[in-house]
Amino acid sequence: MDLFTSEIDPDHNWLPKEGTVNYYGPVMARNVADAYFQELLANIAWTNDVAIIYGKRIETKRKVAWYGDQPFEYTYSNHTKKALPWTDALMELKTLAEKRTGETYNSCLLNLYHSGEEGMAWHSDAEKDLKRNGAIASLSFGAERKFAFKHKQTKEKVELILDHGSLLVMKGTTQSHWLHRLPPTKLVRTPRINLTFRTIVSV
Ligand SMILES: O=C(O)CCC(=O)C(=O)O
Ligand SMILES: [Fe+2]
Repeated sequence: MDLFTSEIDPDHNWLPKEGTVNYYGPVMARNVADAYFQELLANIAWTNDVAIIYGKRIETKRKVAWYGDQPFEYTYSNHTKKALPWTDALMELKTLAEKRTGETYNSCLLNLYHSGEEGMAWHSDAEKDLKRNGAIASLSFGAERKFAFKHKQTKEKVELILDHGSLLVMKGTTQSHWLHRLPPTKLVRTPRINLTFRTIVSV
């Protein structure tokens, strides 16, 4: 085994059918990823997300932020958020994601998980304002976390670990046929920041 070449194949499709997920592994040096983590932690306009669970408005512990090319509106749980203008760091990361995935994006949803006890439940990213079958690029910083896919009909599962400074792309019919989640875990005690670059279609 050659220890000096990465065994990660970015052309490998992690899904067995009906969608495409490519994992590039770390796409920047570790010290560069460390610097982005600190920059995003300090300079993103983090706010608590809200969810309506059994009719009750709950503030999630996880923090979120929403940025874009234009003040796109993003609606969830009867709550509308307007996209903020890109910061320099976000613009650099958007360009990196676009170059590596060969796609373009016009907005970014950011999530800050303070520890492994915070995660994200099964869902697909198929809001009506998102481009249908548009690629979604996911950059991760900080704690390594497991990421899982589950087929909507067959319940087949696929799991992978998202590393510090890594890039993943979900494209094609992935959101129509697969759910994904970030499982909570007691094994992780440090924070993680995730950025998902998306394409909003203005109506
Ligand atoms: O934190 C992650 O890796 C996934 C986030 C996610 O699925 C989302 O923001 O829609
Ligand atoms: Fe998602």
